[in-house]
Amino acid sequence: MIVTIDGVAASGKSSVSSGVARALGVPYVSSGLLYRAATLLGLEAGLELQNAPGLLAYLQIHPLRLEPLAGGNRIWQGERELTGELHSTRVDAGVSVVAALPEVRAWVDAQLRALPSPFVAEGRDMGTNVFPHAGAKFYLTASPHVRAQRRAQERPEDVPAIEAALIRRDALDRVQSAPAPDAVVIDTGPLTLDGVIQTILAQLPEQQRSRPASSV
Ligand SMILES: Nc1ncnc2c1ncn2[C@@H]1O[C@H](COP(=O)(O)OP(=O)(O)OP(=O)(O)O)[C@@H](O)[C@H]1O
Ligand SMILES: Nc1ccn([C@@H]2O[C@H](COP(=O)(O)O)[C@@H](O)[C@H]2O)c(=O)n1
Repeated sequence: MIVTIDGVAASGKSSVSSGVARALGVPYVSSGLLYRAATLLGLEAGLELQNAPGLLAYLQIHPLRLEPLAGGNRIWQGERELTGELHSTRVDAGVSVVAALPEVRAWVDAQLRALPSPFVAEGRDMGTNVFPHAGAKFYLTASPHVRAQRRAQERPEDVPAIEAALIRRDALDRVQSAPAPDAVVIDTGPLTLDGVIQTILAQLPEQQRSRPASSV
């Protein structure tokens, strides 16, 4: 079974997906990491981020490998691990431009659809576009201020600067970020991280919840 967890920026998608995946004993798949890695490589190669043919040609010569685990996803270009470089302010600022390119979206979607299930998939369009037949779909929200306060624990910028950047990214991502009609929408604002994870687990079909946890 595939479980999709979509939502706005910094709504808790990866933390929640990791917790749900651990409880189910399956990996989770971070689609955003592929967009982030394409952005980082485009910036490093000095490419215009709107240059889809240039970016795709570069990615074909230097392919990326996503390693989906329950505890956290890792992404590699050959022997080089990119994971730790993907959550910078520079990548945050450019990634929505890259993610708006239909050719890049098709490249990401093909990689995701090639992965063996079961898994938890998180992103923006997992439930609407990439895995429309997923067995359970969730969509996380929270106010920009709450999200900025949480993110400020992880970044050097202050809350107003983070909040402004989140609002900008939400606006740029709006097209691909609508919840699926059959998704359960969860406002994570009043909930703890574990509260969100338990809310999702409680809504999964019984046979899915009782899977034994493995070492993924
Ligand atoms: N319900 C919650 N209560 C408190 N903190 C939370 C909650 N959910 C997530 N967080 C914290 O908020 C921060 C952002 O969460 P996370 O990185 O999982 O979001 P995301 O949606 O994957 O972000 P992005 O869209 O930028 O990749 C993390 O520090 C995480 O621990
Ligand atoms: N399914 C997705 C996932 C991500 N994006 C774009 O990537 C950016 C980074 O994603 P995070 O999940 O790490 O925030 C995001 O801002 C989108 O531009 C996407 O379009 N579709």
